[in-house]
Amino acid sequence: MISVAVIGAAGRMGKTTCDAVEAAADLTLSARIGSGDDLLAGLKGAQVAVVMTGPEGVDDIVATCVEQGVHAVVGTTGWTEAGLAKVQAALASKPEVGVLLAPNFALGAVLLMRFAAEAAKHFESVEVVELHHPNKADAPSGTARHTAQQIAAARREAGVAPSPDATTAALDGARGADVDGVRVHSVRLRGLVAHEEVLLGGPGEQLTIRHDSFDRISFMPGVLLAVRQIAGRPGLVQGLEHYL
Ligand SMILES: NC(=O)C1=CN([C@@H]2O[C@H](COP(=O)(O)OP(=O)(O)OC[C@H]3O[C@@H](n4cnc5c(N)ncnc54)[C@H](OP(=O)(O)O)[C@@H]3O)[C@@H](O)[C@H]2O)C=CC1
Ligand SMILES: O=C(O)C1=N[C@H](C(=O)O)C[C@H](O)C1
Repeated sequence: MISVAVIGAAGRMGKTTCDAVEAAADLTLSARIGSGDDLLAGLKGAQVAVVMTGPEGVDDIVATCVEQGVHAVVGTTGWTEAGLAKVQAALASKPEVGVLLAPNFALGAVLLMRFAAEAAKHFESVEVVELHHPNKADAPSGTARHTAQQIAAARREAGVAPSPDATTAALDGARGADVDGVRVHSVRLRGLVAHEEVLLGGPGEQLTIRHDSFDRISFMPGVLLAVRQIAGRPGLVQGLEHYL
């Protein structure tokens, strides 16, 4: 039995995670931790924490998990370099603890990133569009940043030139954000959950790779897989693809 504390338990992802943990025969939900709760008390007895808070203060939460010897499976996006450094510093004193920062736990999204990185080596142009519900805190999405970074790395390694672009934007933001040289566009629309398209263009053709999460249950197989594996994967890992 693995005992699991969920941090951000009252949120959209937190609630779905608590349900998934409670439904799993090999896991036990040791604590539901919300924003007003005592984190140290909530972590007592937990082997793994699943962190599904917003971006504000998430670095301190994960560093506290590490200091307490609790492995952290983290879905929260919107990480800064300073936040990552704080977690790395905590891990330096507890190298046996595992931290997984996974911008997307849906298997289809992980595969989209892999396929997009492969395809981007063969097309002149590539841009990323992410589409989410309007309550999302951060932009671009963690998934889109991770996708763009993987695309950029694959194109660099293959010696592909930057996507051609002769446009001068008349308004700030008209061409989206620049993530490692890849344009990323963020749509926020009532009715959506989490969606992403990678558009790839070559002379006379286009390839579109799209993933849709219609329900937050799509993230749960990845969350549970990570909870089951993390004790055997010490240190900081970024991306669920490293667990598959
Ligand atoms: N990796 C993945 O596959 C996925 C990641 N996400 C990411 O997960 C995160 C959460 O998303 P979502 O569930 O939609 O957001 P919500 O706003 O619905 O939930 C966040 C929850 O965290 C709580 N919270 C905030 N600060 C703390 C704290 N210090 N301690 C404990 N709880 C806290 C909030 O409580 P309060 O309201 O009281 O502040 C709220 O209940 C986002 O960063 C999102 O991008 C989302 C979907 C999939
Ligand atoms: O906030 C969300 O909803 C989501 N956040 C993650 C992200 O930023 O990529 C994962 C998924 O897209 C849903």
